[in-house]
Amino acid sequence: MDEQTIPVTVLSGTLGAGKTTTLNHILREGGDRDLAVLVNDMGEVNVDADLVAESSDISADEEELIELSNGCICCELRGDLLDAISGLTRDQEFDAIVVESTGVAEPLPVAQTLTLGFDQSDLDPTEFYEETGIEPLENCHLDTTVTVVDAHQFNEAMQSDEILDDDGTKKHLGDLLVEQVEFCDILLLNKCDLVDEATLDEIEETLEILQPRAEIVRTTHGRVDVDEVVDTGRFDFEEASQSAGWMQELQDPHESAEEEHGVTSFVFEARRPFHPERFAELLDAFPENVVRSKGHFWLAGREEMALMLNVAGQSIRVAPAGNWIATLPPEERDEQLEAYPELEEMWDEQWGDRGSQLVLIGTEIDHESIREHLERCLLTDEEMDAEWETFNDRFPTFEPPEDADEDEAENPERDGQEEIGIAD
Ligand SMILES: Nc1nc2c(ncn2[C@@H]2O[C@H](COP(=O)(O)OP(=O)(O)OP(=O)(O)O)[C@@H](O)[C@H]2O)c(=O)[nH]1
Repeated sequence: MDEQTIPVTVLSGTLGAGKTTTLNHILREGGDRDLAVLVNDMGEVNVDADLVAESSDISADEEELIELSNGCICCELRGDLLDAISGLTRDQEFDAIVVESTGVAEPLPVAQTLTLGFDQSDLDPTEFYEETGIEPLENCHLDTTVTVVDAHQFNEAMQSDEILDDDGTKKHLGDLLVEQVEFCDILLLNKCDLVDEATLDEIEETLEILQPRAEIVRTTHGRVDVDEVVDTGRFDFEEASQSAGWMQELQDPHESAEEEHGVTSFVFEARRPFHPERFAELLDAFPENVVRSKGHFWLAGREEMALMLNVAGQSIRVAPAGNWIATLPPEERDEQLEAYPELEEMWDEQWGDRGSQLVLIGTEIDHESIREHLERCLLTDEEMDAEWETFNDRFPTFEPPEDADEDEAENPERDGQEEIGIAD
């Protein structure tokens, strides 16, 4: 990354968390920095852009403020986002650019668009440039991703079954909140004036376990030290996309020690498949205090493909997680085994790599009881000898991707992630 290029900060956060308030604070307190801002609103009228223009001396007339409305920069406006930044920086020098996402935007695709557009990613951007028709922008770099969390609404949002609409894509509020927390460099725990100290401590514990890498700063009315969020050099795509607590936990499974407010995590592992009926029943009545669960699992009768469980608050999604290595032709399988010694270690003579590994994160969760419940969903000895195809299976079915590699290169995290709630 060229340090001379313009640093770009992206502000994310659910509706009303305080993004515009924070942006205005940055503009007011930014000192002699020459800042440009880009505001994305979903509605036809760009309310946030008007608010920014009203309460700062920045203006759309002087082209320091770009409004992107009628769409979302994490979906169909990805090309427009880069076009706008390109337009902004063509004739004018800025010290930094701040992008305010909509409340329904996921930070990962926005960051991906920017790192590709700024030619700051290891991914091959050729297809991306062809698709968007834009030229790589060499004068900017993605510098900091900030997620603003509403302390006052946090617990309620995690438990909410509210469904939001992001340009036709339905998202659970809790799910979106978790995605925003899991992908960022710095978390602003905002609206601290509305919440007591003990609740703040508890939320902070949850945030730390969901996102161990990000710095957490408590704010009121978005009043953060501008140096913490602008031109910080914090962003790294690889690190950011690997930093979620559940990923760290899978890479290094351990029982986390209980903190004051009882937020803990653990990993459940099994080498037998889940019974589809019993596992679906368990998900229907999933313990409410599990705020996050993610990982792959083996469902009896699905010997081709691993499935991915994605629980965030009240949202429970199941998606394909790719074919088991055991299904590959012998030559390819051996290549994989050679490349990954840990795979060789866990390889089962009969079932290969099939098995389940799930991370569970929650407040005052009873590890032993949850473990027992999960174990009861595994096939019994008798069921292991039965015809697995006869089990009642109401999990969704998935077609194998035509070219898994290509799909993955395009969007590693959301590969095949349709909104599939089996429990709602
Ligand atoms: N009490 C209190 N109110 C706040 C704080 N931060 C923001 N607000 C208020 O919360 C409301 C929403 O703030 P915004 O900054 O517009 O939130 P946003 O995230 O930009 O909202 P959207 O653009 O709709 O997604 C406004 O009325 C703010 O004045 C805070 O720390 N404490």
